[in-house]
Amino acid sequence: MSSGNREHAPPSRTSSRTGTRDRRPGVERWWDEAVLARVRIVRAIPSTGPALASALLLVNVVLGVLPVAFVVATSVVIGQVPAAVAAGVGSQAWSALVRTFLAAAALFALQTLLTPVQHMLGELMTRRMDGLLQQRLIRASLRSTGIGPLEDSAVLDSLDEVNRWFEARAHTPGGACAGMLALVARYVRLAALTALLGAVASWAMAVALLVAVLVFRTGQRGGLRVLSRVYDTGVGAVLRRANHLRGVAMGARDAKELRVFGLTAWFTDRYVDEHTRAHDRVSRARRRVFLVPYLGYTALGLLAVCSVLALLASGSAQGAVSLTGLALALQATAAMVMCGANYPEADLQTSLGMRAWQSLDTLEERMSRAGEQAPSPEAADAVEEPVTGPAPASVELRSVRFSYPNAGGPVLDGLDLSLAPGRCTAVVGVNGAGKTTLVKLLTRLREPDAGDIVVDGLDVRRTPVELWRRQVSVVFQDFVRYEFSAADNIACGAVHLPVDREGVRDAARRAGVLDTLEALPHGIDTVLSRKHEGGAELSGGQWQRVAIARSLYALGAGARLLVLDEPTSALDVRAEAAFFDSFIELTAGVTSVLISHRFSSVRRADGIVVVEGGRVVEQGTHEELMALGNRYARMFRLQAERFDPAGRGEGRSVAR
Ligand SMILES: Nc1ncnc2c1ncn2[C@@H]1O[C@H](COP(=O)(O)OP(=O)(O)OP(=O)(O)O)[C@@H](O)[C@H]1O
Repeated sequence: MSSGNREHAPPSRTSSRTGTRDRRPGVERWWDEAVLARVRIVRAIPSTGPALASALLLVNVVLGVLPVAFVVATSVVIGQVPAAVAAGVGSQAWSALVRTFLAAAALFALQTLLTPVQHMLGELMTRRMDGLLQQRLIRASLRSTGIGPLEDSAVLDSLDEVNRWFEARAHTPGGACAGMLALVARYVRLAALTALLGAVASWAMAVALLVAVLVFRTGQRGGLRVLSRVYDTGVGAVLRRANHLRGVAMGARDAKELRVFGLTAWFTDRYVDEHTRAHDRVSRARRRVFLVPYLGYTALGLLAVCSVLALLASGSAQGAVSLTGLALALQATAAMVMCGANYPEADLQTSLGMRAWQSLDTLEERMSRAGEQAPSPEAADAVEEPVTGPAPASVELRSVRFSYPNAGGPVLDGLDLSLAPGRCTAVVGVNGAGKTTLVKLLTRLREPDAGDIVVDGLDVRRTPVELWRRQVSVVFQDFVRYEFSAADNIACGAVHLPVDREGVRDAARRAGVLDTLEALPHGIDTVLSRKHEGGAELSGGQWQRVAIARSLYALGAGARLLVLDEPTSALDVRAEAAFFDSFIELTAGVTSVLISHRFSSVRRADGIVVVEGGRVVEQGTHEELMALGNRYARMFRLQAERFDPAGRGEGRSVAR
C-alpha cells in the first residue's frame, strides 16, 4: 500500500462560525469536514444533469464490477489449463479454456474502453459543476447592494481564498462530484473482491483484509485533512504574502516602479524567504502526519496480507483449495491491497473540492453577515416608485453620522448639507476629511449610522436602492476601465435601457473624446484593452473622458443628481479648464456635487462647502469664502501660490 499523497497548497481554512482559527471540538469538526461536506457534494451531483449523473454512476458501477469479473475469468483460465493441456488441442477442455480466455479478454477490453468514457463524463460533470459554483461565487460577491461587505477584511480574505481555489489549474472544485462517483467504482470493487475472497477462501480472512485496507485509507485521507490544518496555523498567511510578492513582481502594472526603485532583487529575496518558510513548515507537518502513522498502517497491512497468504499456502498444501480457488484468492488479495492506495481519479479531487465548497459557504455567510447594515427606519414603508421626473433633485443631508466598522471614530459627525436643485456644489477638505465617504452615502453604497438623506422632501431610504441609483450619475475617482467596446463603456451608464448609439456618440462628443474613439481601429466598437485582438489602449486622461461620457449618458437617460469625485485628476491643466468650460454648460440645471482638490475647478461651482472634523465648517460662493479669509481662502491661496510664486492675483494660473 502506498501513501501516494501529493502535496498541495490549499488556502487557510478558518471557521465559518468565528471567522478566526477553527477551534471547534474534534468530533464536531470531523463531522462537518468528513461527513456533511461529502453529503453536500453527493446531493449536488444531480444538479449537473440527471442524465449525466446517471450515466456516470452506471459507468462507475460497471467499472467497479469489471475488474472483479476479470479476476474470476483469469482464475478460471488458470484452473482450466492443466485439463486442457492434458486433453490436447481440439478437445472439449481446450475449447472451454479458449472460451473462458476470450471472455476474460472481452472483460479486459470493455474495461479499457470504459475508462476513457469515465474520464470524459467526469470531465463534463466537473466543468458543469464548476460553472454552477462560479455562478454561486459571482452571486455571493455581488449580493450586497452596498459596498460594506467588500470593505470587510474577513470577507476579503474569504474572497481571496475562494478565488484561489477556482484559479487552481490541477483540480477545480467541480472535480469533487466526479471524484465522489469515481469512489463508487473503487468501493464496489473492494466489496466484490471481499465477497470473492470470503467465498473461495475464508470470510474471516476477507474481513480482516478489508479492515486493514479501510484503516489504511482512513489514515491516509484523515492525514490529508490533518495536514491541511497546518494552513490554519500561519502557513496560509505566509503563502498569501509570498503570492502577493509574486503577483507584484510578475504583474505589468507594477513593473515600472519595481525597476525604477531598484526593488527587483529585494522582491526576489523576500519571495524566496517567505516561500521557503511556508515550504519548510508544510514539510515538517507532512513528516509528522504521514511518516510515523504510515509505518504503523503499513505494518498492519503487511500483517493482514501475510496472514492471508499463510492461510492460503497451508490450505493449498493440504489440498483444500483448488487451483482456480488459489488463483482467485491470490488475485483478490492483490487487488484488495491495491484498493488501499491513493485513488488518483478521486482522492485529491474530493478532498480539495470539499475545502473549496466550505470556503464558498464561508464567503456566503460572511457576505450576508457583513451585509447586515443598520436597518433603516423608513425601509418598511418603501415606496415602489422613485421620486422622479425631469426636475433636478433637491438633496439634503441632515445631521448625518457615519463610522466605518472597526475603524475608530466617526468620519462624518453630524454633517448638515444642502444641495440646491440644479446647482453645482463643490466639496473641499483635506485628505481623509470624508469627501469620498460622502459620495458613498449619496449613492447608498453605505447607509448613515444616524441622520437622514432627504431627496425632494422624502427620505431616500423609502426609494428602493436600484431605483435611486438610476437617478444618480457618478464619475468615481477610481472609475472602472471595462474591457468592453468604447460604446459599451459609455452605455453602461444606463444599462436598464437599450443601447442608444446616437446617445453614446453624443455623450462622447460632449466629453471631448469622440474623435479619439472614432480614430480607433473599429471606431466606437473597439475594445478598450490591448489584451483583446483588435483592441486599443487609451491614455489616463482619455479614459477619464470616457468615464465622464458615461456619466453624461446616464444624465441623458434620466439621472437627476451628478456626483463627480475628482473627475479631472488625470487631465492636464488646459484640458481641465476646457472640460469645465463645456461641462458646466452641459450640466447646467443638473444638481451636482463636485469633489476636487483643484481649486481652479472648485471656484466655478455655484456653492462651495468645506468639510472638516466630519462636519461642514464653511460654506458660500468662492467670493464669499475668499472674503471670509478663513480655511477655504487659505487653501486656495496656498495652491495658487504654488502655480504663481510671485503671488500675483488670486489664483491667476489656476483661474479659468
Ligand atoms: N473602507 C474603509 N474602512 C475604514 N476606514 C476608511 C475606509 N475608507 C475610508 N476610511 C477612512 O475614512 C476617512 C475618510 O476617508 P475618505 O476617503 O472619505 O476621505 P477623502 O476626504 O475622500 O480623502 P482624499 O481627499 O484623500 O480622497 C479616512 O480617515 C479613511 O482612512
